[in-house]
Amino acid sequence: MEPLERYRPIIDDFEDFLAACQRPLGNAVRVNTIKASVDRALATLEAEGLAYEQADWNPRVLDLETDSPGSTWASFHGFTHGQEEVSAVPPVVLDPEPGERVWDCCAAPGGKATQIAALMDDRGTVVANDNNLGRISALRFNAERLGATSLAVTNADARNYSLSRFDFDEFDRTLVDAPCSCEGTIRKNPDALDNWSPDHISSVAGIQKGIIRRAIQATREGGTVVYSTCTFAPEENEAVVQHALEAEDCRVVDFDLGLEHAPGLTEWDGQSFDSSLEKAARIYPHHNDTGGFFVAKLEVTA
Ligand SMILES: C[S@@+](CC[C@H](N)C(=O)[O-])C[C@H]1O[C@@H](n2cnc3c(N)ncnc32)[C@H](O)[C@@H]1O
Repeated sequence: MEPLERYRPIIDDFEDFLAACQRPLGNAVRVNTIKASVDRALATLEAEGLAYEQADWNPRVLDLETDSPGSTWASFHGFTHGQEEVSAVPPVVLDPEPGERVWDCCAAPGGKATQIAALMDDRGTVVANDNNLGRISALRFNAERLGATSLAVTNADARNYSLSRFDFDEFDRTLVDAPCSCEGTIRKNPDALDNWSPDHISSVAGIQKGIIRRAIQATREGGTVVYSTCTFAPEENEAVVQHALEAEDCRVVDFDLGLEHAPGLTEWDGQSFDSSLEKAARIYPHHNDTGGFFVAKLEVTA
């Protein structure tokens, strides 16, 4: 927990935050509405005698009372997919519509890409990209299991992603669920902080800046880019969005989350950020008994 001490000045109820970080996380699943309505998925779980609780902010997200959410009949049928509650937030903020072209530029193993396809009623195009070939097989497997036929998989570095392979030259919406230092996954993975170092944070922040810039360039004017990480580090969150504001044509916009959260920061370690960063959301484990996440929504401007 030592690395998290650096956040004491910016997190209210810091002792509650630390205590929450040490509690193991329950098992959450998302109802895959490509294959089943919420009612049908719930009925299948009930028939198996499994207790669940629907998230207040999203009835498709369930806290499931089982140690093996991937071994239920509902999962076997593709009606549910194991996905942390807070991990279901970015696609909801992205708010894709059926028929659109959406790029999930860091997509493996596909929890959010398949959620995006479901939010679009599996109509349109979801380009799910990842630079890690090993993780691509899990992405393909999940897309097939969940019946996401609108999803195309590519394997490339998002920082210099070429659209020449497509018959269109920009996306309507893009999700950057960036590689990060994963501090916010500590409840699921108690070893998450073992390799923590300032050098790692600054190296991954460099990658994040390259990815968010390409995401904005590849999205049409008036389109949406959502930037998310599962870390608390401002260097990987507000500082990355600040870099995008300075380097590309975009602005930070509001969104209604329905989940308790803190606003994004306007300063950290001597660096000031644009006041619009307050529209971003910092979701801490003690807020809603979830993992930690950062989400910012950008509109691409002229
Ligand atoms: C947080 S994970 C994505 C999780 C995924 N969005 C989901 O919901 O299942 C970040 C991903 O970014 C990928 N990645 C790292 N660097 C990348 C790059 N330069 N271009 C594309 N993908 C990258 C990693 O392989 C990893 O799968």
